Amino acid sequence: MKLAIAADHGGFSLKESVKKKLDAMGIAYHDFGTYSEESVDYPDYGIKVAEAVASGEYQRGILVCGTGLGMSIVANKVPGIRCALLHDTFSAKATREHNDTNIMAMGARVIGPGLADDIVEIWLTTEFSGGRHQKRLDKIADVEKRYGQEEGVTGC
Ligand SMILES: O=C(CO)[C@H](O)[C@H](O)[C@H](O)COP(=O)(O)O
Repeated sequence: MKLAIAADHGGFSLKESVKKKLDAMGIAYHDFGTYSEESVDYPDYGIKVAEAVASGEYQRGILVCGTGLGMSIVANKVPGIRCALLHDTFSAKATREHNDTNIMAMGARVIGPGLADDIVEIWLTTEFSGGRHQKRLDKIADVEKRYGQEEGVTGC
């Protein structure tokens, strides 16, 4: 699995901690930044990971900001991305089984590194259940198509 990871300044320290967890799990990743605690804008980093995953070059993505909210909002704007904001292990398992999420977001101002490591491990090792859930993902894809460029919706 190739994994893309990014954070803004608020998520920088937790991103560095998550990278150690990925190293321990033997998971290869590319760090799209940011690389310090200097203030940046989370959309600039969320879009890098979302586009890397949507293109198929990377299979999964992890995004971290202060709350995870901004990153998850940005990522979910990109067609083909299903991003879950995760701060508990139950949801980490459920969103893989039910939603087949390809990006997860966390807030470094919400949870600590220990819980973040547990969430990352569960999210990366839980398989999609398929079955009735696939039909629901197909309906999400239909919504994307309804509002996408293909349907002539320009948004301006
Ligand atoms: O996008 C966010 C909230 O939705 C993130 O938490 C950001 O990290 C946060 O907005 C950054 O805030 P700051 O006051 O500029 O550090």
